[in-house]
Amino acid sequence: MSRSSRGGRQSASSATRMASRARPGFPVAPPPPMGPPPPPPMPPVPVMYLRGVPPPPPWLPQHLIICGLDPAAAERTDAFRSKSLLNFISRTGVLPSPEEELKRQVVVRELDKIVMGWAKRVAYDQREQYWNTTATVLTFGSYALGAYGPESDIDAVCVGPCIASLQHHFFIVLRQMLEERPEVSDLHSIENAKVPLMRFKFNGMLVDFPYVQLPVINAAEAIHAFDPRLLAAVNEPSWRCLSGVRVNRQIMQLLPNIKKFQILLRCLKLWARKRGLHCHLLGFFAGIHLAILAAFVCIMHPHATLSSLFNSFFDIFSHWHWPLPVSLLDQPTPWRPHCCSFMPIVMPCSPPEFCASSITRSTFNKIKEELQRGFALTKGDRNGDINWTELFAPFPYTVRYKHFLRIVLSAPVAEELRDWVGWVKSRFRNLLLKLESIGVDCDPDPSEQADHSMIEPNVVFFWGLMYRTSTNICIDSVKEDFMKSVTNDIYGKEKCTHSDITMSIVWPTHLPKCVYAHSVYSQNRQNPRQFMMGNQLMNQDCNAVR
Ligand SMILES: Nc1ncnc2c1ncn2[C@@H]1O[C@H](COP(=O)(O)OP(=O)(O)OP(=O)(O)O)[C@@H](O)[C@H]1O
Ligand SMILES: [Mg+2]
Repeated sequence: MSRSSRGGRQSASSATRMASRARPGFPVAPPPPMGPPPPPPMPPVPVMYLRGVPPPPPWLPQHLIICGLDPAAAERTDAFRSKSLLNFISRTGVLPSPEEELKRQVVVRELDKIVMGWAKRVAYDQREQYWNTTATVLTFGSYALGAYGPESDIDAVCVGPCIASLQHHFFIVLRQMLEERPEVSDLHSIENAKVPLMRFKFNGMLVDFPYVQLPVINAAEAIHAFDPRLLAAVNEPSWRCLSGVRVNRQIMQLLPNIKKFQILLRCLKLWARKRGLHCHLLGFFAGIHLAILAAFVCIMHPHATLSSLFNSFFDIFSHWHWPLPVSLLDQPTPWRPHCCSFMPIVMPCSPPEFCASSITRSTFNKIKEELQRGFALTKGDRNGDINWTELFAPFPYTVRYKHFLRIVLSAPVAEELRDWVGWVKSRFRNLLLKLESIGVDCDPDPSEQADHSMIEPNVVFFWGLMYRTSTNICIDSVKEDFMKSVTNDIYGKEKCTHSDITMSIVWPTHLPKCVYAHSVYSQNRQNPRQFMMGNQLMNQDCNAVR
């Protein structure tokens, strides 16, 4: 029996138990020791409970009950909205076709065969018992949650035996074996990351491939048993990788209905991408944040329809008493204010850990604004449908901001540029904090552009700026400060010798037309005058960044 069908038949009492177990408000963490005292922790249940309205029966869409519809009409309206949301997102291409699903399954299967062959070879070379030596591949991330989109990578961990080392056998022997395969392209190793990994394309699909070395010979058999004593014996990077797998499994186990969760998460990812909120390194959501928030809503409302779940997501989190942590389990979590103080989200694993977060004050403000906008747009009126096109409209950067920080990263060849961009992006949070410290709030657009007028390969970022005080900032000193954090270790210094970074303040007229036309167009629907102005801008800036 599938988990979803089990969830569908869950009894009312067990659903209530599950909702109450998942209900926030448990003393998950003590308040942060520094900074202004947080608001007193209140049960962060949907706002209408806070206003004193008694909770409606769990099977009814709450926002429609507030509108005063009778239960039958509320259910009809809700079903209609869910259908129209499904129609909408299937037109956007985020739901994979059976062929796409199969393509990903083939990648994972082939990788599994490759690593098994690799383990045998390592054993043979070392004169170990090769018949007993195994390796395998475990998936995690959005692929394993069944909520990946067309742009998602495949997160797969290579689990190998004690005789296969990371440095030699994984990064040299296995790398060579992968390079020999015609399906593999763009392979590069990221050895000095917190979680060392290989990244490559397999049949054109991006794969992130970290390594976990188990202290046994028969790694495949051992990992499928997931013995906690075995997990305790692995090193720190391996532990991190495996916690991704365990968190995914735990999320799936807590869900009352996996299918609904997967569609909700796909909707949320699409919304976050369109509104410029899906980029962990730029201070916004990572996939894991959205997965846990989506799971929280699904657990709280086990019987809700898709449209109701979507509305509840915005309702709950636009009214949430941040920085009260969001947790799927009622377990105490050690508080670490420096890494996740704005929107703490706890991963359901043992011991519990916070998701890593780069959210800063200004990106937090943008996220809150977008949650409120989402809530306003998904409430709908009594009978009508919800305007999904408006909800998922691309964020209108050129209309919203008068000034932008233009950041150009360049390198002599494409391969070096890829490394350089990855490195600088991992430091971007420092730039956000620096700008905030001199009175400038930022809204970094996660999309990456290219300046075709430059000879060197390059990537260009545009960050919307909001000056809290003076518009007179010295961009050279900002850059100087930021460069210190980019070159503060040996790898940064090395990368910096050939690669470059330039920063300047530009106006909307300097933004590339092709990219920003749609944001102005989407604004037209609400404000025709602004659309006219936007069009003028777009006609002028055609060649600015070409
Ligand atoms: N900020 C983070 N904190 C904790 N774990 C993270 C974080 N970012 C990524 N991870 C781990 O890495 C896994 C894969 O991350 P990834 O960025 O590929 O997100 P994803 O959920 O797979 O979304 P996408 O569809 O964009 O690939 C996550 O499931 C999680 O286990
Ligand atoms: Mg992923």
